[in-house]
Amino acid sequence: MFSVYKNEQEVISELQKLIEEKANEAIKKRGRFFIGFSGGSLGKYLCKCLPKIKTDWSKWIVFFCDERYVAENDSDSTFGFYKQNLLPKVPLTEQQFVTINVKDPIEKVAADYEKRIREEFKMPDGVPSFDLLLLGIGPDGHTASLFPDHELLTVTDRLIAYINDSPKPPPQRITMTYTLINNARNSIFAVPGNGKAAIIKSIFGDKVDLPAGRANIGTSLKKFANDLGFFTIGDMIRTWDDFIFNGSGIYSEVQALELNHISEMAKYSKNSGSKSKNYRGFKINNTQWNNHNTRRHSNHSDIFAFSDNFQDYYIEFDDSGEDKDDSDDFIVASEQISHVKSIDVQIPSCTASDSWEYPKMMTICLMEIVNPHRFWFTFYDDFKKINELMKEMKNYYEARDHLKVDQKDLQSGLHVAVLYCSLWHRGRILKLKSPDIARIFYTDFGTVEDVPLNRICYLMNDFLQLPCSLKRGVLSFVQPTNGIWSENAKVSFHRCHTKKIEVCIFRKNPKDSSFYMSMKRPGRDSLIADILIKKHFCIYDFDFLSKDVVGGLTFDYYESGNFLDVVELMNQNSLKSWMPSSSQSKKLIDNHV
Ligand SMILES: O=C(O)[C@H](O)[C@@H](O)[C@H](O)[C@H](O)COP(=O)(O)O
Repeated sequence: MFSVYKNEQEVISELQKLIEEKANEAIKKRGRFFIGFSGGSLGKYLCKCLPKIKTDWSKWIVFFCDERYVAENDSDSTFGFYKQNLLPKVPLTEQQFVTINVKDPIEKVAADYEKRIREEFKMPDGVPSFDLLLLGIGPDGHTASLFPDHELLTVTDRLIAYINDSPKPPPQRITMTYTLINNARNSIFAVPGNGKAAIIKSIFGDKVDLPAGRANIGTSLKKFANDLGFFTIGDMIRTWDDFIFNGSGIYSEVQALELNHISEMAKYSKNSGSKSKNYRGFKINNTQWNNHNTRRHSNHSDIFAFSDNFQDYYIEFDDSGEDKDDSDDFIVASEQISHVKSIDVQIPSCTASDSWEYPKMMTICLMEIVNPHRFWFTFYDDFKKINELMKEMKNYYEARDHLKVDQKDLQSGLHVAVLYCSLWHRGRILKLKSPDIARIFYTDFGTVEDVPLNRICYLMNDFLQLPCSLKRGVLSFVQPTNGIWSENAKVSFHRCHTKKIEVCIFRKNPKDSSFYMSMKRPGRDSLIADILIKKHFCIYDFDFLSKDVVGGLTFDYYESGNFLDVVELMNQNSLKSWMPSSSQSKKLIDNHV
């Protein structure tokens, strides 16, 4: 059986169940339980799950799938790790572990280990079958101490080999060979965390021939995996074009019970051996999966896909095709990359400017402009970080369907990812305009817009990390002619800008945290204020810095998005006659459409 777990806890409890099942099955059938431990992060899992197992520990004998050629008290010793971290927790004795004696040369250690295995299995020749091997997969695709492109991969005449040039320190180890590994009744790969996603994909998605892929997953699963067009954790599983069971005797009819959000069911029929079986491939455009129960045929594999909102997961299949009692077991733990679902989650704000002294020369980027006294900007260095973040978001959301925000999760205050002009932005829901339209404040740009649901996705937690560097800006030393900025003034102010603008910030208004600044025309020495004055959009106000900008709507008001409601009212024919039509209100509309 093959399961996907969203977190370590589930992996540990599943490992516990599996190992307990295999141990008690072996003890019942053969009176002993032969198990092989690996080192690495697997050890952490075993030390957590084994103490919970109910078994006759006296029947266990523990070997090592590989062991480092170091003294037991060396921090690299795998036995040393288990002696320190497991023995105190389980009723196993040290004597039940088959360890190595590093006083001997490594060649002798390997030969003696093999001899010991044969003695314990009472098999002077042939290939013993371990009841269970617990294997890890290294970032390079190695397992045990079988490393890529190493000559040990082709060793078939021995059960145990040694290596002096392990790419993973320490360099000297002994290891089970495939001869022994692939004759195990069961093997479990416990591959925790997203860090292993790339290697899992290489082995099973991209068909790269790596050591772990050769270890005991059975030819049918390997061929089976090769035919599956699935993707790795980082890319999310998006579509399964179809299940092509390539005549390896495995076929499966996925009887999808209550599968939600299936965008496409396609029927395929394909000769599988002598039988022609109908089976279905399907695209799933959402993680809201239910269990897919499969009807078992003889010579059949079980297919399980778990949902529970796994945002990142890895699905694998087993190869119980031969219907043998013991199937290869795979466990892949994937930390769930969680997405923002709660309005309590906030994006940290940038506090760098809190300690500034003024006046301060800076380079800024203008983000959103209402008028010269109401604009949003970010410092140029922060703008570069926002660009980087948006590139990451683009990669992550490029096939975003499965991450669309569920209507039930839509609520004001929720941080989301929003598609705008084919770029993904961070946004915060201000309010719901309708069941499938949300009013969004673009966190890094200051824009407010009503957005349809199909452009809104869950924001991945990682994308929260970058503090929000958006700031409020006020052009200093000018007051608008007639007290309100005209549309032309806004256009002219807008035109003065390119991405990078040199400014001198004179003060920060504590009342609304806006920065009062003078701005230079990009690439020129002329001031933007001078340009606006020359065009009669405003007049000089030399007393500007001693007062707070008054008049017009506040930054908070704009950021609340309520002005859009007013604009809507003004634009509704039926209500036009009820809305003030003075030039002031007209300019208000002009400033916001
Ligand atoms: O002693 C060892 O090094 C292990 O037996 C080795 O095969 C390990 O299982 C993999 O390297 C994965 O290790 P991690 O899970 O720590 O990456």
